[in-house]
Amino acid sequence: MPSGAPGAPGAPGAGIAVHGLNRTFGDHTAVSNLWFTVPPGSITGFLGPNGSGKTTTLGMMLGLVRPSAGNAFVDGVPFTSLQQPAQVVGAVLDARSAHPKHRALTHLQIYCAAIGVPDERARQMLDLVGLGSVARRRIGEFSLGMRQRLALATALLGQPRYLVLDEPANGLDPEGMAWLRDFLRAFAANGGTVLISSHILREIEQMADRLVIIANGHLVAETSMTDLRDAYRSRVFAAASDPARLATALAAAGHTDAQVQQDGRLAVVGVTSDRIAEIAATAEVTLFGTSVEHVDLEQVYLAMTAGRYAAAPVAQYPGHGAHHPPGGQYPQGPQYPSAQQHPQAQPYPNGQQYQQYPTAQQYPQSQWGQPNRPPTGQGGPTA
Ligand SMILES: Nc1ncnc2c1ncn2[C@@H]1O[C@H](COP(=O)(O)OP(=O)(O)OP(=O)(O)O)[C@@H](O)[C@H]1O
Repeated sequence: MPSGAPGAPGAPGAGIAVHGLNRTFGDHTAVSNLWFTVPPGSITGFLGPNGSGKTTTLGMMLGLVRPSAGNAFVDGVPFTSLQQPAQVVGAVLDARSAHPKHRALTHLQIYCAAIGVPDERARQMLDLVGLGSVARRRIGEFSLGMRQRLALATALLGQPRYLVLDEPANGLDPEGMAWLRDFLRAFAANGGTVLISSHILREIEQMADRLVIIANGHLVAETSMTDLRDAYRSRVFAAASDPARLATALAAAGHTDAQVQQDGRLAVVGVTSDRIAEIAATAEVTLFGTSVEHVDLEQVYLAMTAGRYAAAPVAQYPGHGAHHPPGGQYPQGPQYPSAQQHPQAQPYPNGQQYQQYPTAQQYPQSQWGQPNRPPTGQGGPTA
């Protein structure tokens, strides 16, 4: 039972904890029995396809959307119970919400007054996000990337310990992305806690330590980036004069995950081509060449969130719904379908199971490019 689940002992501690959140809109379930945590000091990526329920979840977390059931806690209490919420949580939910006629500095000064922090904080935060030189420009003239920076500056005014960011990478150019990554890393290194949503893994894989992945409002996976990368590591194929001898030499060097393929090449996991070349030279095995089969984590993520997975109950996957042990200990193993459980796992010629790395063509596109929001003017997230 997750800590804090009904009947479980103990209240949620530091960090963000989502306990069984549900939200329905009419007969549509946007978020269904969602449980996850954002440990203090972490950067947790909140991933899911368009319409999977990310914004609704963040809205419930921040007291902007009323849950149909369940709770969300920040530092052990509901957001709405925080005495000075802006000093605890900074949120960026819609970068386009700032008034286009306002100047950037004025916009921030209005927020300073609203949350009770000194006026000069506005200028400081503009400088911090790199908008100091356009402080007096009207927001309507800003690019989406500049608005994202402005929204972040707004979120930072209260010097919060938590940042909750909904798609902040949207509109950022590569330089802006690199800046955001460095900024969030420094924020987390100083003890801050970040929850950052995106529908594109590539956007956040370089900055997140952990991932919470949802689809159709259900939890699909909660995992560390390290576990995800370890489970889907690239393989190096080595063509050698004596593959068995090379495999023995690799094993002696601690690299035991090497298998001779039907075509005679050795498939090795967890070692670089250069290292294989070194070991081959020492073992006096001639290496004719190597090639690397890269695993695209974005494709793995797409496979996880494609329709057939989205409909599956969370309990089908090991650890889901039972992955919040008390005392802040997080499980080490991957919590998404493992090689054996992955529905696409195929036997390799040597009889062993290995992930069949997904290709773009294999994924149903049903959740992509088909907006399932209500038509414009008929509602949408209340956040
Ligand atoms: N106020 C609302 N009224 C009716 N349906 C809503 C409302 N808000 C959200 N929904 C629906 O709930 C589902 C989840 O929407 P949500 O905006 O939370 O998803 P999302 O993962 O943030 O999507 P995106 O990446 O496109 O922002 C969608 O099907 C959406 O149409």
